Amino acid sequence: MIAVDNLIFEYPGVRALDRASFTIPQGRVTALVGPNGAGKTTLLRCMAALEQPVSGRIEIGGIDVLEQPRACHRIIGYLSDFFGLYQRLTVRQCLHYVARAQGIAAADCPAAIADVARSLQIEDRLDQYPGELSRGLRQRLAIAQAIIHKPAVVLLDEPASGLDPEARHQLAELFLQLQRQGMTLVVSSHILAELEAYSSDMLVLRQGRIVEHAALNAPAQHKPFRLQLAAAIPQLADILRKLPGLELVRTDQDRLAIVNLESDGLSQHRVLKALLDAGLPVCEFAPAAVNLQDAYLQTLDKQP
Ligand SMILES: Nc1ncnc2c1ncn2[C@@H]1O[C@H](COP(=O)(O)OP(=O)(O)OP(=O)(O)O)[C@@H](O)[C@H]1O
Repeated sequence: MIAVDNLIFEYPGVRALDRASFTIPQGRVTALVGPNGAGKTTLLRCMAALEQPVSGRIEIGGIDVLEQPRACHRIIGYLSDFFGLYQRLTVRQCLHYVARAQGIAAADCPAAIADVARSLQIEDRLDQYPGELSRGLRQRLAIAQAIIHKPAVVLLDEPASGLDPEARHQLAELFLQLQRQGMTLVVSSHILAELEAYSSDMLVLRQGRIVEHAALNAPAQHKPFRLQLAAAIPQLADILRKLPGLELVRTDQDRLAIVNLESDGLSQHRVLKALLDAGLPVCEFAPAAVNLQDAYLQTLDKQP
């Protein structure tokens, strides 16, 4: 659905994207993460056909974004990190304006507005002005504007900033609902715990380069397990590498290890028995929660 190839973008004196390449299949929700200044906003703006890179290619839904930016705008929805709203229009008028600009027929606008207002839970605000809304409600209006034309791809730059925990939870539910409708989402945020609630993949940018692109919840033939020992065993990693039925992910201080196991109970029993037979003083052996924060921190560990 999205293919980015060798993208280079430069501001005067700053290379913001450095040969970024990746592909995202349809229906995925990709968390775009990275430190401040990594290039996340620049990448999203290039994908939304709002910036012209120095070189490279971007294809979204079969459309060459750089050659056909207007066609691209029809099939994507984009929420900027600093968005503006029309202060003199009511919420309903804001949505109507955007709907018409996106090519929705006038007769179809009331239904489209009702539909998106229900999804964002702003149905009771349609006759208010943006200036009368709280920050969170304005954010929801901006998201409603971005998706009113039911785009195939939605690009969201820090969509949850300023939202309270309940609104964030509702936003996560909305993203999952959009995914179920077949949309492909790319969402940048610094709040990893929030991205985790709905992301299927993680794309890590650092200094303009893609340093990791991983599935977060790949179909689980393998399950990460956490192994804790009552006492440190030197060469724990070497011992684990030699045991059958497990794949070592990492060890910590010769007392803790994360290993991947087959997901069926019998295989897990065999591995536990092998660990005990090898003389390891196992005191904990349980499924490990590998969360987005862990995965992100691991990618930073890997970098020079
Ligand atoms: N208009 C601009 N002019 C010059 N340099 C810019 C401009 N916008 C961004 N940059 C630089 O480009 C690099 C990438 O910035 P970008 O905003 O894309 O990063 P980001 O990952 O979105 O950061 P943050 O997490 O802080 O929002 C940074 O070094 C930034 O200083």
